[in-house]
Amino acid sequence: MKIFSSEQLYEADKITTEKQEIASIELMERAATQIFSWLHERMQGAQVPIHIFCGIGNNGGDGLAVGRLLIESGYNVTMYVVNCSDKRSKNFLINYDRVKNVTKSWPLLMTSEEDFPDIADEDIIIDAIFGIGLNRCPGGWVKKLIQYLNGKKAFKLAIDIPSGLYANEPMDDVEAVLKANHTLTFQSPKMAFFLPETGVFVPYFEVLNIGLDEEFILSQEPLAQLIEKPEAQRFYKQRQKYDHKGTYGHALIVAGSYGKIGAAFLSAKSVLRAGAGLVSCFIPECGYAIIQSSLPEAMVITDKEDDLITDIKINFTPSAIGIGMGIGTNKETVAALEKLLKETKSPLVIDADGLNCLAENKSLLKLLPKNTVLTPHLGELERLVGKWKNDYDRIKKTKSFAKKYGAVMVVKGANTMTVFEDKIYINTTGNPGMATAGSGDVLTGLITGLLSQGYDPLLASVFAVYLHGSAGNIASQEISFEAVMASDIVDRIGLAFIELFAQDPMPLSEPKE
Ligand SMILES: NC(=O)C1=CN([C@@H]2O[C@H](COP(=O)(O)OP(=O)(O)OC[C@H]3O[C@@H](n4cnc5c(N)ncnc54)[C@H](OP(=O)(O)O)[C@@H]3O)[C@@H](O)[C@H]2O)[C@@H](O)CC1
Ligand SMILES: [K+]
Repeated sequence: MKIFSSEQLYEADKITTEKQEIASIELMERAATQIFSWLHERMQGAQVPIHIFCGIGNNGGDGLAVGRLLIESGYNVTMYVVNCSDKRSKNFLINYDRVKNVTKSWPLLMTSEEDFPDIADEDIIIDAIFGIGLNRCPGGWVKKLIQYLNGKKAFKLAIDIPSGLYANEPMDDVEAVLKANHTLTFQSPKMAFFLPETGVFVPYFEVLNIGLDEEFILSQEPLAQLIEKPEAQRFYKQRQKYDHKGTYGHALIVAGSYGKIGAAFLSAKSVLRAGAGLVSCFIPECGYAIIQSSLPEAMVITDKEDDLITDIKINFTPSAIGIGMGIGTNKETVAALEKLLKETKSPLVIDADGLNCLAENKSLLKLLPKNTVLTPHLGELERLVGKWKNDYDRIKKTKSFAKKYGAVMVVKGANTMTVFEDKIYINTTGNPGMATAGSGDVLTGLITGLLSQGYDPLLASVFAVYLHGSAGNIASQEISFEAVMASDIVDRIGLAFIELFAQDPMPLSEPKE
């Protein structure tokens, strides 16, 4: 699914009305009907009081239209006009007028704090104050209204976007955003839904298709591409009958130091679970017996030093290399990394301490072979690209870093984001249970394992992130978020491949569209 900017959505809106020869009020009716159906399906006529707060733009127009449709079906609705300006939009006015066809109770006009209504915990609040047309920070009594609603336990449903958030810009004031329990958004999810600073206001959302012009939508370069199951399915490369283990490559994992040999174990196991033909681990001498006994499928080559990596000597050309997990940032290890960067022709993934070595020795960055995959978490990213002002600034800095060094940047987090050139891919699998020691080592192994099988670096990264999250989801469903360990994720990579093409007999959650 594609993520569009608010500007693109306004354009799509305009083109749709022209091409389908409909008035924009009809598009609003489509949108409102979808919201109504969503509610009706769940409420089945229940007389729970529904409070709809409508701004004076088209988001407010949506709110009024939803209110009218609910009243027509006998629901217990009170509508409020949040009268923050007298410049009401045309479609707001049309829908305001239509309300009188279904009820004698006119929407209540709110102009100050004195108009705030009582709302019980069991009630429902619908937020139609501001949509993607927010153009400044909500202030005065409107901000107080948002805070007042946030203080209520009633279920809050936001139309299109929680009021106070911009679709694709940083928010102004964290105190002036509606904390929606659920958001029903039109046509395309908004960028703000996926970034940590603003995404906290959108814990759950669904996309409602309102039939915007397909041709226009397809022609647009999105702000970002969401990676869900259909996209991930297309990445998968089918194996052929006469393939042999050489077909899937001989990958190398360079990892570990004294006390951190587990990092090598986890990533090497993940390489094999991802489907590589062979894996060799290059580790300090102290890890030899550990890896040989814990992962007999792996081959082991050791450094001359007992407790750290100082010189990576191998006698084969790896099909892919994953380096950095638990290696530390010792001077000799940095020198070993530098030599590898200068000499290798293999596709490369750099993680963890490997990234810290780069951050502490920025001159190494220019040695990065083109299309090297870097997998920083936010702390490592900051050491590489510098401090950022907000999530959008972080994306900008990550993009320019990726471009400057020709790197694929896999920025790990709740919605892991892969950045390459001007493109952004946002992952949708994964859960908080995966915030656990070694989870990143598993991801690096997965990317290395896919690279080893000939997936190109961008595809290997985006696909591995999806599978990693999916394996984490399977693990947490079985044993809880809390109990998930990195080994549980590795051991479910196989199930993640199977899940990719499994037909869900019963969807676990409601479909997004
Ligand atoms: N595009 C589509 O595909 C479709 C879009 N649809 C719907 O339209 C929504 C967008 O509607 P929109 O453009 O009318 O903007 P909206 O969010 O209602 O707000 C603008 C109003 O708020 C005001 N205002 C802004 N900031 C303010 C502030 N801080 N404090 C106070 N006032 C402030 C601003 O006032 P002004 O700047 O003029 O003073 C203006 O009056 C979209 O989210 C979706 O719900 C659907 O119907 C179907 C198809
Ligand atoms: K809203």
